[in-house]
Amino acid sequence: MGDQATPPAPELAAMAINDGPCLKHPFSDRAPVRSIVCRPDGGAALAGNRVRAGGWVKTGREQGKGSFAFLEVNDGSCPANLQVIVDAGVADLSTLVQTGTCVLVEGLLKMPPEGTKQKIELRVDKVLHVGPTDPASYPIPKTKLSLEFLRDHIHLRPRTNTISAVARIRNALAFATHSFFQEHGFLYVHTPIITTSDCEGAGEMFQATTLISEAEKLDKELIMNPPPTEADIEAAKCTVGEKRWRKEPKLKPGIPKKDGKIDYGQDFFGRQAFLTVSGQLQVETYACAVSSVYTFGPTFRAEHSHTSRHLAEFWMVEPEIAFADLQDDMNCAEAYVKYMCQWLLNKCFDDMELMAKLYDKGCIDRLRMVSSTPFERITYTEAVQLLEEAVRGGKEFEKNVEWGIDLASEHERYLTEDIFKKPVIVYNYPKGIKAFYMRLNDDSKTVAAMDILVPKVGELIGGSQREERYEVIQQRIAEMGLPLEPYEWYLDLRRYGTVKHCGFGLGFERMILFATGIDNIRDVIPFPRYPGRADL
Ligand SMILES: NC(=O)C[C@H](N)C(=O)O
Repeated sequence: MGDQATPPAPELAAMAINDGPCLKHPFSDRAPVRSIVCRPDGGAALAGNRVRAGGWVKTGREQGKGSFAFLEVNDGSCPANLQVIVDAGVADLSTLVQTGTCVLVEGLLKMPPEGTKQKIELRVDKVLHVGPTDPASYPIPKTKLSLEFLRDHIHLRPRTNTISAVARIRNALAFATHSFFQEHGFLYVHTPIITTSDCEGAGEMFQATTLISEAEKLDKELIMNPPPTEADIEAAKCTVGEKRWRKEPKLKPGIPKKDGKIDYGQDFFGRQAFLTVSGQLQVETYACAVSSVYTFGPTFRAEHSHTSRHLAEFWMVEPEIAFADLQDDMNCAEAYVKYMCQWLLNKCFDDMELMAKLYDKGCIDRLRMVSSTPFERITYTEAVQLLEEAVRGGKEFEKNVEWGIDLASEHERYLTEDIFKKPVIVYNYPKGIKAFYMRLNDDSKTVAAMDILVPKVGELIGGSQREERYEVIQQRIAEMGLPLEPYEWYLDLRRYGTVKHCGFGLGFERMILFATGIDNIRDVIPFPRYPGRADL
């Protein structure tokens, strides 16, 4: 055995004996063991073991005049590749060495001679599977490819170092999210994807429509046109029609639109339904019953935004806390962001090093800074004053700064990157630019809202104390020109057993942008959806 300083992973520990059985997948006799080199010792402690390894060839070459092949194989468990050596007698080396080839092999793990810089390598004596790749047409060669180019190969891009590292970072942040809220006693609630409520009241919702067949359309047309009376049939003498009219209607009547045609989108649910823009309103129903809750799922916005910070489908983490106010909301949000940063430093350091090398030298220092430095807290009014001062000092912004504006990304970044150089929580925004559910402050001009702005990204979190006073919220809905009827159930939470409560939403992809330093949000979600694009 090699260096014993680092113990093998638990699933391997029981089997890590010289000449012992082959190390394989914990649940399959056929599948390979993962994470061989993903250890602080680079897998040295596993030397001397037989293992079954598998993955996709990153680079390969024939050496020693074709007597053996040297492959770097990656299985996605970490950025490091396993070095694999296959002798000519074991397999046809020419297919093995092509980038993109899938291999499943078995052999002995060996440490290179002491004093050399080489890493542990696998000496293969059995090749169990080869999934060949035609190098002439394979679109992901070993040269560095731009993230933009990779967006045109969404199905193959997880094979690259960057996208697989982002997938691991994303996975880690999702785990950290559940860990944080579960540790603090929050209940995970699954809010609906299809909804009839517009949470933000901004009308940026995708309609949930149904696809119906021609036959169903025919049925619906018949349903909408009432069956004829005996007299009608006599008058029309229409035998074809008679036959059709006798069909049993299968579906409930659709709701006719004003022009008399059926809106098939409304028909399935009996009313207009949409893809959710936020799970907040629904999760509030649980907060107002079981106190501390969170939801974490996909949300959708039909905005025609072509920026590097917007997606039509993105994931949001939305906690909601009963009996708590805006200060508590800020405390929770700050603790959560810090927790995620620390989690990445502890669990994803090798992936973060890759990000630092490829995209943003400062990303690791940023995580350290955020996890250990208190966030700045300023009111919206103070933020505007600071920006106005900057303008007086010669700073130019595209959007004019004055009290009442919605802060643009350039303002948000200026506050965090130039003035405070750390995350900033801006709170108490003008009511005119915020949603109806935010609690009106005593000045009647501002609401108890807060945004967390971070360097690189701008707004990472948006949250508020919710308006718990029945009369006030009713008035706010009316003031904003929203219909009352769809929010009646929401008003019930205030009619019956109302309670002070607050919550926020964290844009999950923005957190990944912030952590990795990657510039475009389309590169941190596996299947990006944005105007003009929905591949796969
Ligand atoms: N849960 C939240 O407070 C997030 C908020 N509804 C938003 O979409 O911005």
